[in-house]
Amino acid sequence: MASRTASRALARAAIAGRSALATRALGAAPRLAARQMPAAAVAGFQQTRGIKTLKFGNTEEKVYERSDWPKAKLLEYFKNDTIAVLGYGPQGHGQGLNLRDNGLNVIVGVRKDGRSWKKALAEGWVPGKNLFSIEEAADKGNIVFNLLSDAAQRDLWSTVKPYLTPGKTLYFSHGFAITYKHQTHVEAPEGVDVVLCAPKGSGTTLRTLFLEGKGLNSSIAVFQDASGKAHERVVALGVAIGSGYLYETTFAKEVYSDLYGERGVLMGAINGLFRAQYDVLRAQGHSPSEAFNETVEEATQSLYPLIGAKGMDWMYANCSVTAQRGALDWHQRFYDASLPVFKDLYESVKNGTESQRSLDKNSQADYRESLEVELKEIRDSEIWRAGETVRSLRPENAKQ
Ligand SMILES: NC(=O)C1=CN([C@@H]2O[C@H](COP(=O)(O)OP(=O)(O)OC[C@H]3O[C@@H](n4cnc5c(N)ncnc54)[C@H](OP(=O)(O)O)[C@@H]3O)[C@@H](O)[C@H]2O)C=CC1
Ligand SMILES: CC(=O)[C@](C)(O)C(=O)O
Ligand SMILES: [Mg+2]
Ligand SMILES: [Mg+2]
Repeated sequence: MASRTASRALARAAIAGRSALATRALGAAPRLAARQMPAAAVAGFQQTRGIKTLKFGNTEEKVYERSDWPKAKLLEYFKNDTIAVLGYGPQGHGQGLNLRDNGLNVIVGVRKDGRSWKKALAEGWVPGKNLFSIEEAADKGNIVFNLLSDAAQRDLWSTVKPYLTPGKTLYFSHGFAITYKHQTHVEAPEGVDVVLCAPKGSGTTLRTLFLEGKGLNSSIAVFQDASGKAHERVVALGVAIGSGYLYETTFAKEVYSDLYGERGVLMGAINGLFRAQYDVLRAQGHSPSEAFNETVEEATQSLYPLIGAKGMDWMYANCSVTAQRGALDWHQRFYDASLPVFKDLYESVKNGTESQRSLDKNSQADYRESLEVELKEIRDSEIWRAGETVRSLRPENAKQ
């Protein structure tokens, strides 16, 4: 069934005569994802025009797929729309360029002569044509993507809000501004659709996967449906920015899980775990290269890709039985030690402590410089200096 869906999409693509790039971008992922899907899940789905109900463990969830939105249909659907992308950080860049390559009418709005303005210029956006100030873009766009930093979404709300007139769509890639409205003062404007499409990964990956003809999966939600069409619109927008599949969520669920995940295993926890393991090895007299190899290099280059491919048990199964025995025994102690920290973290996200800190810190004039000071500290620490040398010794990186 999945392959029938994919070939239908390809047939439509051929009829529509879309460009090679867009054909790859919009056609390849369903095939790829279907191939990677476990047999039981594929057998279990029902198809109603681009919607699948899949079992995730024992829980059924709906996902939307892009095969229902080939390029010709997207172009027709958005033919009278101007999408204004406010902000040109990783998401503004990834979503803006993907929309542009999909042939939609898209403009960018950023503060003049800032870092983003220069980046947008360098990436082919033209002042007065499709590159404007934030106010001008918000005025011209009837679909307004608020992809400013979360702190700037609060600080510039009074600037953007007057342009969000009834009939427009306000789009976010994070549930932050709306969920923490007691901190951001961002209220859904009357008569405006308020939707969310949050790519589950970096905007840089959204762009590179699009260029490779793949796609990054995203979460979608509707907060306010003024038009009665908000859900359909956000699915179409999710496809247009280069998503593969779209998962349903709510603004609150998206922001709680996202802030939690990035502070946890995705970024914060992994940094802490790597550092603790490395420091003990060094204290026990192991060399920096040995400590780095046994902590980071083997993880990122050998074992974690196996988790990505087929799950934790698959990674275990491809290691020695000595390793399996020990890891199975020790995993519980790590679980027990970290569970209370994860509980604290979730609470800190939910009660607004994390969002408030981010708003306070990232609204200061020198926020980027301060972040860079802390990133430099990481870069200059022994573990990551050792890493730089280890990386240079990957055979593919060796200088001839
Ligand atoms: N990074 C990611 O991959 C992901 C991000 N998101 C969400 O997407 C949204 C955008 O995030 P991301 O792309 O990372 O961007 P950033 O958080 O890095 O924000 C970048 C944009 O905000 C602008 N900005 C910041 N402060 C101001 C200000 N005071 N006045 C005017 N413009 C300002 C910057 O402009 P300038 O260069 O001029 O300072 C830049 O264009 C956020 O809601 C984020 O949580 C969602 C999924 C993943
Ligand atoms: C890339 C992403 O999804 C993050 C980590 O949540 C973010 O950049 O905010
Ligand atoms: Mg995220
Ligand atoms: Mg995030």
